[in-house]
Amino acid sequence: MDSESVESIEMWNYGSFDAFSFSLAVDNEIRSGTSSNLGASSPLHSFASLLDIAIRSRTSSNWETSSANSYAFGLDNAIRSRTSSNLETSSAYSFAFGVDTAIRSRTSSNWETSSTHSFAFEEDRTPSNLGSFRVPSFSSGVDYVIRSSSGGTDSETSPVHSFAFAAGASQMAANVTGHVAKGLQLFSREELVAATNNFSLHNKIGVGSFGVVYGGLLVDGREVAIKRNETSPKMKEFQEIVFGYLVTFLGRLHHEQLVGLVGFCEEEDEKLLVYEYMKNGSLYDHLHHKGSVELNSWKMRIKIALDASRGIKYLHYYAGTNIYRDIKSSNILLDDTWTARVSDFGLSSLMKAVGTIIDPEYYGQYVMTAKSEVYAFGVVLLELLTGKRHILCGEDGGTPLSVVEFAVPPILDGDLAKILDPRVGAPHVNEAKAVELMAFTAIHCVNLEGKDRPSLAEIVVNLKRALAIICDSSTHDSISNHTIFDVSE
Ligand SMILES: Nc1ncnc2c1ncn2[C@@H]1O[C@H](COP(=O)(O)OP(=O)(O)OP(=O)(O)O)[C@@H](O)[C@H]1O
Repeated sequence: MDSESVESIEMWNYGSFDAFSFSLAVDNEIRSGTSSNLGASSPLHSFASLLDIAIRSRTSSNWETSSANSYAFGLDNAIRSRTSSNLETSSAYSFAFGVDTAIRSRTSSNWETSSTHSFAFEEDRTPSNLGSFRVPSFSSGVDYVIRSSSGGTDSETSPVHSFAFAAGASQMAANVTGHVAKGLQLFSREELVAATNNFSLHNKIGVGSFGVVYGGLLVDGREVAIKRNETSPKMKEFQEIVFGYLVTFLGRLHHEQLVGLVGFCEEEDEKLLVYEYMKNGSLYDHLHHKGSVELNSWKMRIKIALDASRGIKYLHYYAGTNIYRDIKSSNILLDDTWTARVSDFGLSSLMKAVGTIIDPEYYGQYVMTAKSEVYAFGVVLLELLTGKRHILCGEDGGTPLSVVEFAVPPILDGDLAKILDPRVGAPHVNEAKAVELMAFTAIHCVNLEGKDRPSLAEIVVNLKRALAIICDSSTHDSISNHTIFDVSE
């Protein structure tokens, strides 16, 4: 990976203990004592489950062909071992827990009566009987607590020889306090009521899939955006999963081009997520509702595209390749310096994860890949170039047209001027090359076949070049050099 992609995220302290096994996080990263990668170079003996239910071991990316002696559970609650997809009939000596928190072993479906040699955690996190078991390995709980036969409840002090951690997000939410991503603040409901003037209509700034979004002012003077869960029972499961996932995992991701999660509040049925406030709202609103003058510059539009691509690229490398973002102009927010930042990362894939539990068919039919993200980002680039929405109403009430259908043919015909947003105007001679580069990047992103689309790294490189061209050409230009903030690598 190039230098752009090596911005750090916090790890799970595994470095301080000599695990022979590894953990795989919801971010799809696999880690061991000696490696952050499951690949052949890692001396792993155990494995963990993936959000996608695949099970992998040291020598294989597939459980069936693996020589692992342990196993993990899937989001679907099924328990699998090397020789079986069902624990009861399995010869596994280890076990896993299910999203239902039931604990099962080789000989029993109940921990208390089990003669298993391995163990799992208990929902109440009491490791009471742990010491009396001869467990050579263990599994962590949805609460991130790691336990071993001779250790306590803390991975730092535990002489564990193997471990795993699961992504049972809905239960994470239940026991989240104390196990959240470092740095996240726990708010009381009272504090957030005060910050939003009791969730007044006046403070309402939007509505999304998680619920209503309020602008708020914390007592320390920080402006925040607060997402409050809807109370309908239908939404409950989704929200619990999203909530647990965000506060335990996504809260660890930090990048200048992501909208940061500041903290959360969980009291009774109320779940609130507190984000950094993006003063200038969404790119979608500026392009399609407000027609803001700040965006009437090609330099600004290329800069926004570059910022967003960097955020997505970071997520792509650090949030895992099977967690797909909901890339659209309404999820690209602009802060007070007009720097674009990606929000809602991971939410759309989580909705599909919930879909997996409810309807496995859904998963099979709606396969997203990294290249789907690239396509979606190509659509955002075309929106920036044309000022048109993703779907355009047909002329005189005719058939609706996608921005891809609208823009790609003229770009390919060398008639870029025909589709450029007239609000920005024709690019100056020196700007034309940069806009052209962005346009060609966009049409490659929306290529029909994923294999023909560029990688996120390539997109970032192109947009960087486009910005450099335009900056060079406008050193004498009074507008933009002062208003655009480039984020250093
Ligand atoms: N951190 C934030 N700062 C400022 N405004 C925000 C912030 N987060 C969200 N908003 C505003 O609230 C609106 C709703 O946001 P939210 O992320 O909940 O849903 P969405 O992205 O529009 O839809 P979906 O959840 O379906 O993707 C956004 O369009 C934006 O205008």
